Amino acid sequence: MTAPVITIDGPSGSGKGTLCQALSRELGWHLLDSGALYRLVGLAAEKHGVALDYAAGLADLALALDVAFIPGEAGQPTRVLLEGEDVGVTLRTEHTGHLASQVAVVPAVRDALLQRQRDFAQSPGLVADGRDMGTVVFPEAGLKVFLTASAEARAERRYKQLKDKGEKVKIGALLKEIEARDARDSQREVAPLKPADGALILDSTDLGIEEVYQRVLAEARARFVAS
Ligand SMILES: Nc1ncnc2c1ncn2[C@@H]1O[C@H](COP(=O)(O)OP(=O)(O)OP(=O)(O)O)[C@@H](O)[C@H]1O
Ligand SMILES: Nc1ccn([C@H]2C[C@H](O)[C@@H](COP(=O)(O)O)O2)c(=O)n1
Repeated sequence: MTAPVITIDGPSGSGKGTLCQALSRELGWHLLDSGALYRLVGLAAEKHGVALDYAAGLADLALALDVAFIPGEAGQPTRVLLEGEDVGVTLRTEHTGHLASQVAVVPAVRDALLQRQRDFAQSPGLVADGRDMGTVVFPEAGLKVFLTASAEARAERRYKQLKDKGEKVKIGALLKEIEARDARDSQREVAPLKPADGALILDSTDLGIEEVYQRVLAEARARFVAS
């Protein structure tokens, strides 16, 4: 691994994506949204009618995943194309998150995505967002963070986020889904969600976005920016 890497792992809704975007923008580093890759495999499986328990079929899809991330114009989100089709909206739905969490338990899928993820580590540096960035994909990263928050706080954040998008959701159902996803992500046999050795553990239940960002940015500057 030649380029410096910051890994941010943690459960759904802990604020990883928000933090990683802000860090990569500030540092001018590349960004890996590894959850998006698992979401894309889930979407590809649905599109091609591959059963979520057919490991070999899912691994083939993951290896051949035809995806393009096209940076948006100023202030616009990155466009994501799956087999040439813009899937930006579908990618972030709870349904797709549920598909992703199921394909992510398949070891062959994780193996198929490993090198694709490592290839993101390019100069001047990489901020990697996921569940196993510090434990499996980039165990040698110079800064590893495990960002967490209570399931209730995460359900409330997700509720607000989806409501703002005009989606009709019930907070009780979101809490159940988050707890089920936590259980699946942390109890699976391969690359379970857990803090990496040496990770900085941050509980954001009572911390605002800016506070989390400033703490991690200070740690990154201390480790990567020569004094
Ligand atoms: N510290 C915080 N306090 C309050 N709200 C937050 C905090 N961090 C993030 N949020 C909000 O919570 C929501 C979920 O954040 P985000 O998408 O970054 O989480 P995530 O960990 O990347 O989730 P997932 O793994 O499911 O993609 C967003 O609406 C975000 O603005
Ligand atoms: N490194 C990763 C990233 C994601 N996953 C799985 C587990 C999640 O439930 C699902 C969706 O992730 P999100 O986009 O919500 O961050 O993908 C994983 O197993 N390993």
